[in-house]
Amino acid sequence: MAAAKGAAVLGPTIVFRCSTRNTVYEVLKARPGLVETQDDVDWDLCWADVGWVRDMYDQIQMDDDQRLNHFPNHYELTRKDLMVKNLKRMRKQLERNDCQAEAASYCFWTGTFVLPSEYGMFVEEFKRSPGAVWIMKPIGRAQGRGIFLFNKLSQISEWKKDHRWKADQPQAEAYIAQRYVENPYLIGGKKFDLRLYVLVTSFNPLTVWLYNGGFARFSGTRYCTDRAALANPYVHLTNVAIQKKAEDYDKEVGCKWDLQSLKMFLTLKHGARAVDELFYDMQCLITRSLLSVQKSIIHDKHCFELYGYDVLVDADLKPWLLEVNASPSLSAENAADKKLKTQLISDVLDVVDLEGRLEGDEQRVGSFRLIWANGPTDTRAAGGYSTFLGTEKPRAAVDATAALPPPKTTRLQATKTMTGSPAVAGGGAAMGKGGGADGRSVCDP
Ligand SMILES: Nc1ncnc2c1ncn2[C@@H]1O[C@H](COP(=O)(O)OP(=O)(O)OP(=O)(O)O)[C@@H](O)[C@H]1O
Repeated sequence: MAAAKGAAVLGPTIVFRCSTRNTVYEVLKARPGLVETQDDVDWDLCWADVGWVRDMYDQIQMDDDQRLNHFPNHYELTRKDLMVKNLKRMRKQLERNDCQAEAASYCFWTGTFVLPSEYGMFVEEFKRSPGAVWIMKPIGRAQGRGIFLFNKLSQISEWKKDHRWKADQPQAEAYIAQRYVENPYLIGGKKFDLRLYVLVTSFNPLTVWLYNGGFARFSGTRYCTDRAALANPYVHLTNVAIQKKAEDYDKEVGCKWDLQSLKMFLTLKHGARAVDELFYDMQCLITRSLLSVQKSIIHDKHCFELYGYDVLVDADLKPWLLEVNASPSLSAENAADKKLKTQLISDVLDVVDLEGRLEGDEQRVGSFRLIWANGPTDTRAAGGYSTFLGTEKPRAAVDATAALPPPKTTRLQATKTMTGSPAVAGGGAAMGKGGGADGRSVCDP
């Protein structure tokens, strides 16, 4: 490894490599003390796409203080079929260990089958609830591509022919068939799902930071359960990539609503306790999903990962995990989106702390809160719910580092290992409940 470059800037220099040209790149470029490199191995921070990590991870040997933005087999959580496989395995393991109550809390995803391999089991389940709606999703694609809804087996026979798959043909493109949540929570008659951000700085010990902000993504067309509308993606799929193709889509208005506004809206309608419980359940769903892959993910102290969680809330205020993204979109759709993502990335960099500013026992950095450090960080007694998710308005996109003490280390000077695992609170304890929270302002979706 060559020494850190940076004669052009004063003070410690951090060399970054970035394979995207979106908001991440802009934040890295604007951050004081950082200089760009195109080099594949000689960097302090590499913000890479998952393809780069797949191709390069085995070829690079990282120094102690180098940081990479993906774990090598992140797909254990971020591929739709593997996520469900790991969740099911965790539930079974808890049942075997006689932890029935905890096992029962692993019920935040709907019935899911991997096709073609589980086609037989899927058909059995399908026949048990005649008329129910299912959603078919290719496991290797994103942005709503290749997704369709169906409620009759005949509706998938044509598609089966097109995809030329049979249960014994493993090379066919894999899909999941998943029970569709038919009663989503509606606002203004429209369906939405939530995008939440979670930063994992270590899988061993599991260290999880939850971002306070996020947003709801709305469909542009009123929701209806009419079977004739099953083929209408503008009704059923809330991906921005789908919704922005609609004729009446307004780019400046977008189809998003910030999490704080949503929380406030729900609180006015259902009261603080019900909404706090919903948001707390979302926080628990996040930690449980991470615990389910903790043993499968290759822990590498150089790696961290910013996950984008997609959660759907139903009419009974129950959250359902749809999927976890390893590369949540960090491109900005409009000014509000830009503000959120700029601040988010800046806060990620503050937690990852290449500058060596943190003491190591922080519970909160920017809008990130440490929610799990080998156990829940909030061990207050049961009796209420507690999550800071969606409690504060996003801060202005300012230089978040201004509030932090000056850097203590540089790449060359660094002595501490950067596992990012600050003080551990109650290893392996059950998730506690306590406290309350609400949002602050309301605007139209
Ligand atoms: N089980 C479900 N019940 C109801 N709606 C669902 C379900 N699964 C997915 N959806 C809807 O379909 C959309 C796309 O699903 P999903 O996020 O799983 O696919 P994707 O193409 O990988 O999207 P992304 O680009 O966000 O990764 C969701 O945003 C949601 O609106």
